[in-house]
Amino acid sequence: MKILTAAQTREADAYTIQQEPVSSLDLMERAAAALVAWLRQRYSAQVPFVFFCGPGNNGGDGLAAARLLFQAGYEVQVFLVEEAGQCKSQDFTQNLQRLPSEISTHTLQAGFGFPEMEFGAIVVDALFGSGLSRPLQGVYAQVAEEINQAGVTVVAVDVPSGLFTDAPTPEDAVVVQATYTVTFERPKLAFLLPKSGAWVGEWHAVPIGLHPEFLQQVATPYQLLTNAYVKSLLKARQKYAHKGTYGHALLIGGSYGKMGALVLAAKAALRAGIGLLTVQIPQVGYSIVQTAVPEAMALTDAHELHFTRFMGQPETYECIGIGPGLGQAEDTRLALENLFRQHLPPLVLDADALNLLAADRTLLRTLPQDTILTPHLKEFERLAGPATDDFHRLQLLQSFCQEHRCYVVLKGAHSCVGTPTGDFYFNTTGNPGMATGGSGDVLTGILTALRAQGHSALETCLLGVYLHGLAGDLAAKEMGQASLIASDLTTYLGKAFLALEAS
Ligand SMILES: NC(=O)C1=CN([C@@H]2O[C@H](COP(=O)(O)OP(=O)(O)OC[C@H]3O[C@@H](n4cnc5c(N)ncnc54)[C@H](O)[C@@H]3O)[C@@H](O)[C@H]2O)[C@H](O)CC1
Ligand SMILES: [K+]
Repeated sequence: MKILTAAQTREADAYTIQQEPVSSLDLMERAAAALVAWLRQRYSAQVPFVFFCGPGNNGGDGLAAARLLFQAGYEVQVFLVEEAGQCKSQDFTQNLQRLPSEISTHTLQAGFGFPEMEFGAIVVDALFGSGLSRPLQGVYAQVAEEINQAGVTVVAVDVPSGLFTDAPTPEDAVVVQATYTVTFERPKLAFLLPKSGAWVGEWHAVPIGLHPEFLQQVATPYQLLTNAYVKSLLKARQKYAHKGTYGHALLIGGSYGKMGALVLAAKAALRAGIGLLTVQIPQVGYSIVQTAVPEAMALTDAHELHFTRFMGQPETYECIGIGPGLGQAEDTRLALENLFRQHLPPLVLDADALNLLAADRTLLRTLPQDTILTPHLKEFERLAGPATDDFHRLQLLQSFCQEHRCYVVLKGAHSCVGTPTGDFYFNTTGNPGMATGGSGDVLTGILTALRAQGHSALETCLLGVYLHGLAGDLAAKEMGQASLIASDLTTYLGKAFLALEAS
């Protein structure tokens, strides 16, 4: 699903108005109705609502929603926030005229006294949306600050006011801290990035019937993963298959004190459908692996404690995953250097394999084409340099993938897959319970197994991050986020496959 910029959203608006055709006022009514449907599903008519409406179409949405909510029997109060002399949009003015006189309506200008909130009131933030062109100042900044200090639930209309959707929001800017953001049609890019996303709270995209033709032809490098798309990437298992049909994968990792990481990756690879799995481990890991993962074959390194030399034949494997628990010993780096000189099957690199790459730029330059790298933010910074903000990081991701002709799964709340073509794919599954040690090792196992089963590098990344997050969501549903541990992700991987197939 394409993510649109604010300019593209305006174009989509205009296209819909012209081609459907529908008046801009009726389109606003659709947006307001979608918002009100969302509110009514969540809150009963006993809950009072306080609307803060700005001068543009975001404020117009607020006014239309206030009217619809009032007509549905809710208690509604409206505050019009305006800088003296600020122009109002036409649809704002029309909706102000349509506001029933029974709704208590006040204007807040500079130096206002902020209203007392009734206990349990919900604030609806309709100050500014995608039309924001500069940071909030004056009365708008004051209202936003008061809302943030009121300690109430805040539902932002389309965008939390003060947040830039397609560019970094300045560090010192005032932004409404939303509990929920009900956004129209598509989430905005800023919602998916770690810093700006923090203002958005839990976001929900509600359709307002923007013209499908426009959405189909508009060009963007930013995609959001949808269930339907990821499902289409699944391959059915064949009746006459044997274990050779589903690939032979190799995982290299584990070192003294870090065998668990390799075990987690190995179990996940097996649950992700691999036909055969071999692990290469230092001698210290032999009995651990043979006991913990009896389904896997083991190759032992000449070294007791860590990886020093590849012991197998590269052509035996359809994919090699390297990194979980690997360690960063100098002879491990040399072993990687030697390995990269050989003709290799597709690679998945994680954890210490990435740290070794980051420390040795020559090694990075020998990276085989279409390798999948799975850094978290810190590891990515070591590889590509520090980012000044979320948007700069996306630029770094794009140039890194293009320069090294690789795929990068940048792990986080909405893990982002960067590609050599310059496209980005944001994941939609997963939860904060997955921020726990070993979660990344499980992902490495899943990706290695999918790649070995013949998925392209891109399909592997998309299917892998989605299933990994879905397993986390299913696990969290039953045991809660705080108690979730990495091996639960593997336990729930089968249910994630089932849920995706059944969707
Ligand atoms: N297709 C859709 O998604 C639809 C969206 N709708 C809603 O419309 C807003 C965008 O409305 P717009 O009038 O373009 O912008 P805003 O209301 O965000 O801002 C109004 C206006 O204010 C000026 N301005 C910008 N920044 C500031 C500032 N910091 N201080 C003061 N004034 C500022 C500027 O001139 C803006 O144009 C979208 O978010 C939706 O809520 C439609 O209702 C339905 C279709
Ligand atoms: K808003």
